[in-house]
Amino acid sequence: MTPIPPLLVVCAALIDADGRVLLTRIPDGKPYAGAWEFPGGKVEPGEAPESALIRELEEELGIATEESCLAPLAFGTDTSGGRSLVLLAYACRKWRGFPAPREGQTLSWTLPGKLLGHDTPPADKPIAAAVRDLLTG
Ligand SMILES: Nc1nc2c([nH]c(=O)n2[C@H]2C[C@H](O)[C@@H](COP(=O)(O)OP(=O)(O)OP(=O)(O)O)O2)c(=O)[nH]1
Repeated sequence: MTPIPPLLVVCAALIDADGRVLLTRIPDGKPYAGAWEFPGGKVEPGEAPESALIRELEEELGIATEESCLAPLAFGTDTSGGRSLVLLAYACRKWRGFPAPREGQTLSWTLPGKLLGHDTPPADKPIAAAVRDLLTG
């Protein structure tokens, strides 16, 4: 049997001028519905992680950023489902445009001290802790 590689997903901690971080609510019908996640999505075959994240931010939020504005920050894993998942997180402080929910998502600009109080998927927990430490440490 051919082993299935983990699903590779990228996300961004978008940090605004007030030091708040953008979370989006996972819609009904998706795994972990109602929990909060960082904007991002799956890396397509042959796609670089940073390119995938730039594409997802444009698709989901209508903002434009570039590779030099994406700082690798942390990663998380989720082995609870059928296929394991690796989530790579980048910190991003510079983008063009105003993040708006292009796909009907609910957005929440969250203070770093409140990040760990949000219900998040398992892969997001070490990332939320790293973002909090980055902004409050
Ligand atoms: N975007 C995002 N996905 C996350 C996070 N944490 C986490 O476990 N995931 C999981 C949920 C999904 O199983 C997977 C990403 O799926 P997705 O539906 O957001 O990806 P996508 O935009 O490429 O989806 P699609 O075009 O196939 O609908 O990663 C997170 O913080 N952000």
